[in-house]
Amino acid sequence: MEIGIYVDDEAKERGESEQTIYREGQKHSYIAEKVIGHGSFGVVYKAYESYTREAVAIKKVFFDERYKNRECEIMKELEHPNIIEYKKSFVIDGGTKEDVYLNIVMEYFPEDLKRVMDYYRNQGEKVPLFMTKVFMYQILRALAYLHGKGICHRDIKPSNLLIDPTRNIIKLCDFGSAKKIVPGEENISYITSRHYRAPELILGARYYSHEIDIWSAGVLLVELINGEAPFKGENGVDQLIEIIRVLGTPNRLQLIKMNPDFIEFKFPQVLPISWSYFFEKKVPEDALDLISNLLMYIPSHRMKPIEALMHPFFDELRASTLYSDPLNRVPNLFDFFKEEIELSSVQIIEQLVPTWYRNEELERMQKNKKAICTPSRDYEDELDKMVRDHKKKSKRSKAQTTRRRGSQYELDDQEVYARFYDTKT
Ligand SMILES: Nc1ncnc2c1ncn2[C@@H]1O[C@H](COP(=O)(O)OP(=O)(O)OP(=O)(O)O)[C@@H](O)[C@H]1O
Repeated sequence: MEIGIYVDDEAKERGESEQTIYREGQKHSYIAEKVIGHGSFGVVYKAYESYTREAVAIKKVFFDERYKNRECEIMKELEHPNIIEYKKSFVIDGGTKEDVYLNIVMEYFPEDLKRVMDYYRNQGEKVPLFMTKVFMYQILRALAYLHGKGICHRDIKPSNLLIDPTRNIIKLCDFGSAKKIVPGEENISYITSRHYRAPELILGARYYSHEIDIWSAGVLLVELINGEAPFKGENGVDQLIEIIRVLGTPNRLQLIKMNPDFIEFKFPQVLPISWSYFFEKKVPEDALDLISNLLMYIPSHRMKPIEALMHPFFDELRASTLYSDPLNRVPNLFDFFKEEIELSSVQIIEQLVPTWYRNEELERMQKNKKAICTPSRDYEDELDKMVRDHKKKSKRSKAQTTRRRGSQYELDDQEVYARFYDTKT
């Protein structure tokens, strides 16, 4: 089934219309292979581009021309190894007001965390602790980046975390609930899937912030370790009761911090239980510590994503030996963008990016520099490619690449420092 024909920028420049492209053999259309998701807002297809044969995912949602589609606008802004890549979008107008759809084209990822957890559950097993670390680390990285941009995802849950199992890469998708949070501006509180919903949302808070995503991440961590979400209420109030069963009854201060407008309500008086009693099996101390720092009633007390990344729970992922064996299938966890670490001190960055990785990066940069010191025609193309790649990277790090007269390029010696240290202390 053909989903739609789009006119790409080059075709537009050539003055081609959708019709001419269509007549030219549907060069630029997307062919749907199957439906891969039925969400509350639309349908998601696995499709491929008829010309390049590239596999993509296309999310089709109703479109109202009077408004910008927030999901699409947010996705356009994002570029991160742990966030699904936006490719383009196009509108298909069926002729009537009710028949106008926006198609958001994204990179396709074959698995999601829900299916991975179901797989282990069906085998009567839990996701291995090492994999839990690899996944959680990347989820927290995505959150650090998003929150650094002021964006709150508001629907963190296993089915919105897509996985490439060949490299254990995890990417956040579904920005249909995401929003730029502006302090002092109201937000709706009926948001986030129930089992992952932060207590302040259940209490009806409207001036919440990014910490609601941290709560969901904490729930995910428990679910990965235990095989089941920790709080599984059957409705909003029941959800809060489930939380209270573990964290105890919130005191007055905690209630005010979650929602200052909260109207008095009688809660059952329950004492908190320690997370170590919550799990059936013995769980490492560092995991318990991280969980209790993420799942806190007072939103501002929850660990920030960047702090969570530094937690000893993830120390194992910083060992160089892990990366020398490809069978470990660990993706690069240290290629931080400026937005992720902008507000972090040098000490934090030094802890997040291990010395061995920094040294390797330095070495690599030095090698590149040496290679381009004596330019010859032979590797002109190579140089161009290198500079193009480098520019792409520095678009993220905003480090400087200088082009000299002739064919000589010089990479700024300080680039690697700029990438890691050009931050506020
Ligand atoms: N880029 C993608 N690659 C592969 N699968 C995807 C992709 N994007 C979405 N999906 C699948 O489609 C499902 C629904 O997508 P999405 O969550 O964006 O839609 P939704 O309408 O907001 O759904 P929901 O109401 O469940 O939140 C996802 O859970 C995922 O399984």
